[in-house]
Amino acid sequence: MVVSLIFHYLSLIPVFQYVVNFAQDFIIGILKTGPIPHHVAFVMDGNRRYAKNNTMALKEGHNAGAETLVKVLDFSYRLGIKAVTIYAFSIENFNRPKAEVDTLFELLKSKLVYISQSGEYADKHGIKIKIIGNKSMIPEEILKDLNKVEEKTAKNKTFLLNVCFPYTSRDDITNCIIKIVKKVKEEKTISIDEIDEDLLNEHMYFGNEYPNVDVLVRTSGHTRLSDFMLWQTNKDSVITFDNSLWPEFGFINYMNIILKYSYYKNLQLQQIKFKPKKSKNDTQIANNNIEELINNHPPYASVTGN
Ligand SMILES: CC(C)=CCC/C(C)=C/CC/C(C)=C/COP(=O)(O)OP(=O)(O)O
Repeated sequence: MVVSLIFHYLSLIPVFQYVVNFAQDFIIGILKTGPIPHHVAFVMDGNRRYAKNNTMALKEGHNAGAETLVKVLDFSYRLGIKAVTIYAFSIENFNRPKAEVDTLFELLKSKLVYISQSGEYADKHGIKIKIIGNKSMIPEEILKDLNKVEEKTAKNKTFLLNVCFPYTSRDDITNCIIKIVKKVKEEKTISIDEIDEDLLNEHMYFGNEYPNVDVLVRTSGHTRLSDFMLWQTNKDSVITFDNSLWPEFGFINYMNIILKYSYYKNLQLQQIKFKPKKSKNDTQIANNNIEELINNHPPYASVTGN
C-alpha cells in the first residue's frame, strides 16, 4: 500500500514517468524478440476485495479496475498483441444488488465511449471494440451507446477489444447451436455436412476474428474459469492464474505472464525441431500394405505376425 502510494506520487513527476516508460519499452523490446501471443483474455477478478482491503466504496474498486484495464490495453498494444478479450460482466453478475449492476453498466459504457472517442486509443492505436454476449439482456439506453461505440470503431484494424457483456460460454454455445439448427432445419441454408469448427466459430458471439485465445489470465488467485471462453481455449492456450487483485495487476505481472508464454512456445518449437526423423523403412511401412510387408520385409513381418 505504502509502496503503491509512493509510486503514485512519483508518477505525477513527468521525468519519472519518462524513465518508467523508457524502462518498460526496453523490457518490451527484449520480450518481442521471442514469441508474442496474438490474443490474450482477462478475467478481471478482485475489484470488490481491493475496495474492501483499502476501505474504499465498492464503486471505487470497480473504478480502479477500469483504470487498470486502460493500462493493460496500452501494454498489450506496445507488445504487438492483436486482440484482447475482457470478461466485463457475466450473466451471473445480474444476481448482484441492482445498485452495483447499474454502477458497472454506467462505468462500462463511459469507459468504452471514452476509448472509442479518444485520439490515443481509437485513432492512434486503431482500436476496434466489439460487444460479445447476449445483447438482449442489455438495457436499451446503454445498448444504444454501445452500438455507437461499435459503429464508430468498426473500421479500425490494428487492435481488437472484445468486451464480454453480458456473457457466459454456455450461453454463447447454446445460442450458436440454436442458430445453426435453425439454418439447417427451417431456412435450409446449411446442410449437416457443412458443420465444422469454422462454422461454429462463425455463429459464436466472437465470430471468426481471432476465434482462439493464446493466453487466458485470471487475477485474484481464484483458479476457475467461471464459464469463460470454454470453446475458445484449445490445446495450445496457456491458462494462468495471478495472485494480485485486478486493480493491482501491473506491468511486472503482465510481462511475467508473457515470459511464461514465450518459454512454453519455445519448448514447443524445440520439441518439433528435435523430433526424430522417420527412417526410410518407416516411410515404407506407412506406404505399403501388410501383405507387401510380409513378403518383402521379414523382420517387420515377424513383428506384425506376433
Ligand atoms: C469495460 C470496462 C471499462 C470495465 C471496467 C470495469 C470492470 C473492471 C469490470 C469487471 C467487473 C467484475 C464483475 C469484476 C470481477 O471482480 P469482482 O467485482 O467479482 O470482485 P471480487 O472478486 O473481489 O468480489
